[in-house]
Amino acid sequence: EVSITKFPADERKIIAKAHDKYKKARAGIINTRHGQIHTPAFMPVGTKGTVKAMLPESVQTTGADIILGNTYHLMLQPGAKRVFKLGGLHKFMNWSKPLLTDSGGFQVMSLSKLRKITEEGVIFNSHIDGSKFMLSPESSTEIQYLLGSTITMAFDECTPYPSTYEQAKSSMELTSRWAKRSRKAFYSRDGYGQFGIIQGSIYNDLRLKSALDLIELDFEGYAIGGLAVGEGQELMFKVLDYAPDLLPINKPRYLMGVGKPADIIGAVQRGIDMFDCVIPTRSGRNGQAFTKYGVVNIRNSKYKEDNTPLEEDCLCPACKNYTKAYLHYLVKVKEILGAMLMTWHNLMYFQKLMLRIREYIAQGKDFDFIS
Ligand SMILES: Nc1cc(N)c2c(=O)[nH][nH]c(=O)c2c1
Ligand SMILES: [Zn+2]
Repeated sequence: EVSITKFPADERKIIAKAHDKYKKARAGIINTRHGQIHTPAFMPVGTKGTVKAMLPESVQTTGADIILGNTYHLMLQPGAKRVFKLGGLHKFMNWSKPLLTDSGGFQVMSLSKLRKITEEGVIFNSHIDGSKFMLSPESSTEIQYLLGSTITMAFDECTPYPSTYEQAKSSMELTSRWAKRSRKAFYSRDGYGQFGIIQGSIYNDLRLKSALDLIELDFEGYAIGGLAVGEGQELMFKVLDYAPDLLPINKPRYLMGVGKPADIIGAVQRGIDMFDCVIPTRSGRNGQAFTKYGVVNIRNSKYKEDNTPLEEDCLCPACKNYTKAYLHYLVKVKEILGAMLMTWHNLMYFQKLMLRIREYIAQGKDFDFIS
Protein backbone atom coordinates (compact mmCIF):
# COMPACT_ATOMS: atom_id res chain seq x y z
CA GLU A 1 0.00 0.00 0.00
CA VAL A 2 1.38 3.48 -0.76
CA SER A 3 0.90 5.24 2.52
CA ILE A 4 2.62 8.03 4.36
CA THR A 5 4.14 6.93 7.64
CA LYS A 6 4.37 9.82 10.02
CA PHE A 7 6.98 10.25 12.69
CA PRO A 8 6.07 8.72 16.08
CA ALA A 9 3.59 10.81 18.08
CA ASP A 10 6.20 12.47 20.32
CA GLU A 11 8.15 13.73 17.29
CA ARG A 12 4.87 14.96 15.81
CA LYS A 13 4.45 17.04 18.98
CA ILE A 14 7.81 18.69 18.16
CA ILE A 15 6.50 19.59 14.72
CA ALA A 16 3.30 20.97 16.23
CA LYS A 17 5.42 23.14 18.52
CA ALA A 18 7.12 24.69 15.49
CA HIS A 19 6.14 28.24 14.66
CA ASP A 20 2.55 28.47 13.29
CA LYS A 21 3.80 29.10 9.80
CA TYR A 22 5.45 25.68 9.88
CA LYS A 23 2.62 23.78 11.58
CA LYS A 24 1.41 22.31 8.29
CA ALA A 25 4.88 21.17 7.29
CA ARG A 26 5.30 17.45 7.73
CA ALA A 27 8.04 14.93 7.13
CA GLY A 28 7.32 11.27 6.54
CA ILE A 29 7.98 8.12 4.55
CA ILE A 30 5.96 6.77 1.64
CA ASN A 31 6.28 3.01 1.50
CA THR A 32 6.15 1.48 -1.96
CA ARG A 33 6.92 -1.75 -3.81
CA HIS A 34 10.17 -0.19 -5.06
CA GLY A 35 11.36 1.25 -1.77
CA GLN A 36 10.75 4.20 0.52
CA ILE A 37 10.30 7.84 -0.42
CA HIS A 38 11.39 10.29 2.26
CA THR A 39 9.17 13.35 2.21
CA PRO A 40 9.21 16.21 1.55
CA ALA A 41 10.67 14.76 -1.66
CA PHE A 42 11.93 16.25 -4.92
CA MET A 43 11.54 14.09 -8.04
CA PRO A 44 14.08 14.69 -10.82
CA VAL A 45 12.36 14.57 -14.23
CA GLY A 46 13.39 11.64 -16.41
CA THR A 47 11.27 12.59 -19.43
CA LYS A 48 12.22 9.90 -21.97
CA GLY A 49 13.32 7.19 -19.56
CA THR A 50 16.47 9.05 -18.58
CA VAL A 51 17.29 12.00 -16.36
CA LYS A 52 19.05 13.95 -19.12
CA ALA A 53 22.88 13.88 -18.90
CA MET A 54 22.81 11.58 -15.85
CA LEU A 55 23.38 7.87 -15.29
CA PRO A 56 20.68 6.42 -13.01
CA GLU A 57 23.36 5.43 -10.51
CA SER A 58 24.53 9.06 -10.50
CA VAL A 59 20.97 10.23 -9.82
CA GLN A 60 20.92 7.78 -6.91
CA THR A 61 24.10 9.32 -5.42
CA THR A 62 22.37 12.70 -5.23
CA GLY A 63 19.88 11.20 -2.76
CA ALA A 64 16.82 11.02 -5.01
CA ASP A 65 14.34 8.34 -3.87
CA ILE A 66 12.05 8.63 -6.89
CA ILE A 67 12.13 9.98 -10.43
CA LEU A 68 9.39 11.00 -12.85
CA GLY A 69 8.78 9.59 -16.34
CA ASN A 70 6.61 11.22 -19.01
CA THR A 71 3.89 9.00 -20.42
CA TYR A 72 3.40 11.14 -23.55
CA HIS A 73 6.98 10.74 -24.76
CA LEU A 74 7.30 7.05 -23.79
CA MET A 75 4.02 6.06 -25.44
CA LEU A 76 5.21 7.59 -28.72
CA GLN A 77 8.74 6.17 -28.51
CA PRO A 78 9.63 3.38 -27.81
CA GLY A 79 5.95 2.59 -27.05
CA ALA A 80 4.44 1.24 -23.83
CA LYS A 81 3.90 -2.29 -25.19
CA ARG A 82 7.56 -2.54 -26.21
CA VAL A 83 8.75 -1.32 -22.79
CA PHE A 84 6.43 -3.89 -21.19
CA LYS A 85 7.83 -6.65 -23.41
CA LEU A 86 11.35 -5.58 -22.43
CA GLY A 87 10.57 -5.92 -18.73
CA GLY A 88 9.13 -2.54 -17.84
CA LEU A 89 10.59 0.95 -17.42
CA HIS A 90 12.52 0.11 -14.23
CA LYS A 91 14.51 -2.59 -16.05
CA PHE A 92 14.67 -0.67 -19.33
CA MET A 93 16.32 2.36 -17.71
CA ASN A 94 18.10 0.50 -14.89
CA TRP A 95 16.30 2.40 -12.09
CA SER A 96 15.10 0.05 -9.33
CA LYS A 97 13.63 2.67 -6.97
CA PRO A 98 10.16 4.26 -7.21
CA LEU A 99 8.99 5.73 -10.50
CA LEU A 100 6.09 8.16 -10.90
CA THR A 101 4.65 8.62 -14.37
CA ASP A 102 2.42 11.50 -15.31
CA SER A 103 -0.78 10.80 -17.21
CA GLY A 104 0.34 12.32 -20.51
CA GLY A 105 -2.54 14.79 -20.65
CA PHE A 106 -0.49 17.82 -19.68
CA GLN A 107 2.17 17.16 -22.32
CA VAL A 108 -0.32 16.39 -25.05
CA MET A 109 -1.71 19.89 -24.54
CA SER A 110 1.71 21.51 -24.54
CA LEU A 111 3.56 19.45 -27.16
CA SER A 112 1.26 17.99 -29.78
CA LYS A 113 0.33 20.30 -32.63
CA LEU A 114 -3.17 19.14 -33.43
CA ARG A 115 -5.35 17.90 -30.62
CA LYS A 116 -9.04 17.73 -29.82
CA ILE A 117 -10.48 17.35 -26.32
CA THR A 118 -13.63 15.21 -26.19
CA GLU A 119 -15.51 13.60 -23.30
CA GLU A 120 -13.80 10.34 -24.29
CA GLY A 121 -10.29 11.77 -24.07
CA VAL A 122 -7.77 13.72 -26.15
CA ILE A 123 -7.20 12.93 -29.83
CA PHE A 124 -3.85 14.25 -31.01
CA ASN A 125 -1.19 14.02 -33.68
CA SER A 126 2.27 12.96 -32.60
CA HIS A 127 4.73 15.87 -32.63
CA ILE A 128 7.25 13.37 -34.03
CA ASP A 129 5.58 12.05 -37.19
CA GLY A 130 2.04 13.43 -37.12
CA SER A 131 0.43 10.02 -36.57
CA LYS A 132 -2.92 10.11 -34.76
CA PHE A 133 -3.33 8.94 -31.15
CA MET A 134 -6.01 9.01 -28.49
CA LEU A 135 -5.23 9.38 -24.80
CA SER A 136 -8.09 8.64 -22.43
CA PRO A 137 -8.37 7.86 -18.72
CA GLU A 138 -8.39 4.17 -19.63
CA SER A 139 -5.53 4.22 -22.15
CA SER A 140 -3.35 6.48 -19.98
CA THR A 141 -3.85 4.18 -16.99
CA GLU A 142 -3.08 1.10 -19.09
CA ILE A 143 0.06 2.71 -20.55
CA GLN A 144 1.32 3.55 -17.07
CA TYR A 145 0.63 -0.05 -16.00
CA LEU A 146 2.61 -1.35 -18.99
CA LEU A 147 5.49 0.97 -18.03
CA GLY A 148 5.37 -0.52 -14.52
CA SER A 149 4.93 2.79 -12.71
CA THR A 150 5.10 2.72 -8.95
CA ILE A 151 2.82 5.76 -8.78
CA THR A 152 0.32 6.25 -11.60
CA MET A 153 -1.30 9.64 -12.18
CA ALA A 154 -4.99 9.94 -13.01
CA PHE A 155 -5.82 11.46 -16.40
CA ASP A 156 -6.82 15.07 -15.91
CA GLU A 157 -7.23 18.31 -17.74
CA CYS A 158 -4.84 21.00 -16.54
CA THR A 159 -7.01 24.11 -16.38
CA PRO A 160 -5.11 26.94 -18.07
CA TYR A 161 -4.37 30.18 -16.23
CA PRO A 162 -6.12 32.57 -16.40
CA SER A 163 -9.53 30.93 -16.68
CA THR A 164 -12.96 32.36 -15.94
CA TYR A 165 -14.97 30.74 -13.16
CA GLU A 166 -17.20 29.00 -15.71
CA GLN A 167 -14.19 27.71 -17.71
CA ALA A 168 -12.52 26.46 -14.52
CA LYS A 169 -15.75 24.83 -13.35
CA SER A 170 -16.33 22.88 -16.54
CA SER A 171 -12.66 21.88 -16.73
CA MET A 172 -12.67 20.70 -13.11
CA GLU A 173 -15.88 18.71 -13.70
CA LEU A 174 -14.28 16.99 -16.70
CA THR A 175 -11.26 16.12 -14.54
CA SER A 176 -13.61 14.62 -11.93
CA ARG A 177 -15.35 12.44 -14.53
CA TRP A 178 -11.97 11.39 -15.95
CA ALA A 179 -10.66 10.68 -12.42
CA LYS A 180 -13.53 8.24 -11.86
CA ARG A 181 -12.70 6.41 -15.11
CA SER A 182 -8.97 6.45 -14.30
CA ARG A 183 -9.66 4.95 -10.87
CA LYS A 184 -11.86 2.21 -12.39
CA ALA A 185 -9.14 1.36 -14.91
CA PHE A 186 -6.38 1.17 -12.26
CA TYR A 187 -5.09 -2.31 -11.44
CA SER A 188 -4.62 -2.07 -7.67
CA ARG A 189 -1.61 -3.97 -6.29
CA ASP A 190 0.26 -3.85 -2.98
CA GLY A 191 3.02 -1.23 -3.04
CA TYR A 192 1.69 0.54 -6.13
CA GLY A 193 -0.53 3.58 -6.02
CA GLN A 194 -2.56 5.96 -8.10
CA PHE A 195 -2.82 9.69 -7.36
CA GLY A 196 -5.79 11.84 -8.27
CA ILE A 197 -5.16 15.42 -9.42
CA ILE A 198 -7.40 18.21 -8.11
CA GLN A 199 -8.16 21.19 -10.31
CA GLY A 200 -10.31 24.30 -9.83
CA SER A 201 -7.81 27.01 -10.73
CA ILE A 202 -7.87 29.92 -8.22
CA TYR A 203 -11.48 29.40 -7.13
CA ASN A 204 -11.71 27.90 -3.63
CA ASP A 205 -15.19 26.47 -4.00
CA LEU A 206 -14.11 24.64 -7.16
CA ARG A 207 -10.97 23.36 -5.44
CA LEU A 208 -13.18 22.05 -2.61
CA LYS A 209 -15.60 20.32 -5.03
CA SER A 210 -12.67 18.79 -6.91
CA ALA A 211 -11.17 17.49 -3.66
CA LEU A 212 -14.50 16.02 -2.50
CA ASP A 213 -15.02 14.30 -5.87
CA LEU A 214 -11.56 12.72 -5.75
CA ILE A 215 -11.58 11.80 -2.05
CA GLU A 216 -14.63 9.69 -2.83
CA LEU A 217 -12.41 7.63 -5.15
CA ASP A 218 -9.97 6.90 -2.32
CA PHE A 219 -6.72 7.44 -4.25
CA GLU A 220 -3.43 6.49 -2.55
CA GLY A 221 -2.31 10.10 -2.90
CA TYR A 222 -3.41 13.45 -4.30
CA ALA A 223 -1.78 16.00 -6.57
CA ILE A 224 -2.61 19.66 -6.82
CA GLY A 225 -2.76 20.49 -10.52
CA GLY A 226 -3.42 23.70 -12.36
CA LEU A 227 -0.63 25.56 -10.56
CA ALA A 228 2.83 26.56 -11.83
CA VAL A 229 1.04 27.42 -15.06
CA GLY A 230 1.88 31.13 -15.13
CA GLU A 231 -0.12 32.36 -12.16
CA GLY A 232 3.00 33.48 -10.26
CA GLN A 233 4.20 32.60 -6.78
CA GLU A 234 1.87 34.91 -4.85
CA LEU A 235 -1.29 33.46 -6.41
CA MET A 236 0.09 29.92 -6.16
CA PHE A 237 0.68 30.38 -2.42
CA LYS A 238 -2.78 31.91 -2.07
CA VAL A 239 -4.28 28.66 -3.39
CA LEU A 240 -1.84 26.59 -1.32
CA ASP A 241 -2.92 28.48 1.81
CA TYR A 242 -6.05 26.28 1.80
CA ALA A 243 -5.96 23.60 -0.93
CA PRO A 244 -3.69 21.04 0.83
CA ASP A 245 -6.02 21.16 3.85
CA LEU A 246 -8.87 19.90 1.65
CA LEU A 247 -6.95 16.64 1.12
CA PRO A 248 -6.59 13.64 3.48
CA ILE A 249 -3.89 14.41 6.07
CA ASN A 250 -2.55 10.83 6.02
CA LYS A 251 -1.94 10.65 2.28
CA PRO A 252 0.84 12.15 0.17
CA ARG A 253 0.22 15.54 -1.41
CA TYR A 254 2.10 16.27 -4.65
CA LEU A 255 2.45 19.74 -6.17
CA MET A 256 3.03 19.23 -9.89
CA GLY A 257 5.67 21.17 -11.78
CA VAL A 258 7.18 23.00 -8.79
CA GLY A 259 9.68 24.51 -8.60
CA LYS A 260 12.40 26.88 -7.54
CA PRO A 261 13.83 26.45 -3.99
CA ALA A 262 11.73 29.31 -2.58
CA ASP A 263 8.58 27.82 -4.15
CA ILE A 264 9.35 24.43 -2.63
CA ILE A 265 9.95 25.88 0.85
CA GLY A 266 6.72 27.88 0.74
CA ALA A 267 4.76 24.87 -0.44
CA VAL A 268 6.22 22.56 2.24
CA GLN A 269 5.21 25.16 4.84
CA ARG A 270 1.66 24.80 3.47
CA GLY A 271 1.60 21.00 3.73
CA ILE A 272 2.98 19.68 0.41
CA ASP A 273 5.02 16.45 0.42
CA MET A 274 6.21 15.88 -3.17
CA PHE A 275 7.57 17.99 -6.01
CA ASP A 276 8.79 17.59 -9.58
CA CYS A 277 10.39 20.20 -11.79
CA VAL A 278 12.73 20.41 -14.79
CA ILE A 279 14.49 23.47 -13.33
CA PRO A 280 17.60 21.74 -11.87
CA THR A 281 18.22 19.62 -14.97
CA ARG A 282 17.18 22.07 -17.71
CA SER A 283 18.90 25.08 -16.13
CA GLY A 284 22.00 22.95 -15.45
CA ARG A 285 22.26 22.14 -19.15
CA ASN A 286 21.80 25.86 -19.85
CA GLY A 287 24.74 26.78 -17.61
CA GLN A 288 22.92 27.85 -14.44
CA ALA A 289 24.09 26.37 -11.14
CA PHE A 290 22.10 26.67 -7.91
CA THR A 291 24.44 27.47 -5.02
CA LYS A 292 24.17 28.81 -1.47
CA TYR A 293 25.46 32.11 -2.93
CA GLY A 294 22.54 32.25 -5.38
CA VAL A 295 22.30 31.14 -9.03
CA VAL A 296 25.66 31.13 -10.82
CA ASN A 297 25.48 31.71 -14.60
CA ILE A 298 28.66 29.83 -15.39
CA ARG A 299 28.83 31.24 -18.94
CA ASN A 300 29.60 34.66 -17.46
CA SER A 301 33.13 35.67 -18.51
CA LYS A 302 34.02 36.50 -14.90
CA TYR A 303 34.40 32.74 -14.32
CA LYS A 304 36.82 32.02 -17.16
CA GLU A 305 39.82 32.06 -14.83
CA ASP A 306 38.05 31.31 -11.58
CA ASN A 307 39.95 28.38 -10.10
CA THR A 308 37.46 27.77 -7.26
CA PRO A 309 34.62 25.19 -7.13
CA LEU A 310 30.94 26.12 -7.49
CA GLU A 311 30.54 25.31 -3.77
CA GLU A 312 33.54 24.41 -1.64
CA ASP A 313 31.57 22.00 0.62
CA CYS A 314 29.47 20.32 -2.07
CA LEU A 315 30.25 16.62 -2.53
CA CYS A 316 29.19 16.39 -6.19
CA PRO A 317 31.89 15.59 -8.81
CA ALA A 318 31.61 19.08 -10.33
CA CYS A 319 32.57 20.70 -7.01
CA LYS A 320 34.98 18.02 -5.77
CA ASN A 321 37.09 17.70 -8.91
CA TYR A 322 36.62 20.75 -11.09
CA THR A 323 36.71 24.53 -11.08
CA LYS A 324 34.28 27.18 -12.28
CA ALA A 325 36.83 28.00 -15.00
CA TYR A 326 36.62 24.47 -16.36
CA LEU A 327 32.80 24.39 -16.15
CA HIS A 328 32.71 27.80 -17.86
CA TYR A 329 34.86 26.44 -20.68
CA LEU A 330 32.89 23.17 -21.08
CA VAL A 331 29.55 24.98 -21.24
CA LYS A 332 30.88 27.66 -23.62
CA VAL A 333 32.18 25.04 -26.07
CA LYS A 334 29.03 22.93 -25.54
CA GLU A 335 30.95 19.89 -24.33
CA ILE A 336 28.61 17.12 -23.09
CA LEU A 337 30.60 16.89 -19.84
CA GLY A 338 29.52 20.45 -19.05
CA ALA A 339 25.84 19.44 -19.12
CA MET A 340 26.62 16.35 -17.04
CA LEU A 341 28.53 18.16 -14.29
CA MET A 342 26.15 21.12 -14.05
CA THR A 343 23.14 18.77 -13.91
CA TRP A 344 24.76 16.59 -11.27
CA HIS A 345 25.50 19.62 -9.09
CA ASN A 346 21.97 21.02 -9.37
CA LEU A 347 20.32 17.70 -8.56
CA MET A 348 22.63 17.37 -5.54
CA TYR A 349 21.70 20.92 -4.50
CA PHE A 350 17.95 20.19 -4.69
CA GLN A 351 18.29 16.92 -2.77
CA LYS A 352 20.41 18.60 -0.10
CA LEU A 353 17.70 21.24 0.21
CA MET A 354 15.04 18.55 0.71
CA LEU A 355 17.23 16.71 3.24
CA ARG A 356 17.73 19.89 5.25
CA ILE A 357 13.99 20.64 5.14
CA ARG A 358 13.19 17.11 6.38
CA GLU A 359 15.73 17.46 9.19
CA TYR A 360 14.43 20.88 10.26
CA ILE A 361 10.84 19.63 10.31
CA ALA A 362 11.81 16.57 12.36
CA GLN A 363 13.56 18.86 14.87
CA GLY A 364 10.60 21.27 14.89
CA LYS A 365 12.83 24.08 13.67
CA ASP A 366 11.84 26.94 11.37
CA PHE A 367 13.22 26.56 7.85
CA ASP A 368 13.06 29.77 5.89
CA PHE A 369 16.50 29.25 4.45
CA ILE A 370 16.78 28.99 0.71
CA SER A 371 20.46 28.21 0.58
N1 LIG B 1 2.14 22.57 -13.47
C1 LIG B 1 1.63 21.33 -13.82
C2 LIG B 1 2.50 20.35 -14.27
C3 LIG B 1 2.01 19.12 -14.64
N2 LIG B 1 2.90 18.17 -15.09
C4 LIG B 1 0.64 18.83 -14.57
C5 LIG B 1 0.07 17.56 -14.97
O1 LIG B 1 0.78 16.63 -15.41
N3 LIG B 1 -1.26 17.36 -14.87
N4 LIG B 1 -2.08 18.32 -14.44
C6 LIG B 1 -1.63 19.53 -14.06
O2 LIG B 1 -2.46 20.38 -13.66
C7 LIG B 1 -0.23 19.82 -14.12
C8 LIG B 1 0.26 21.08 -13.73
ZN1 LIG C 1 28.33 20.56 -6.41
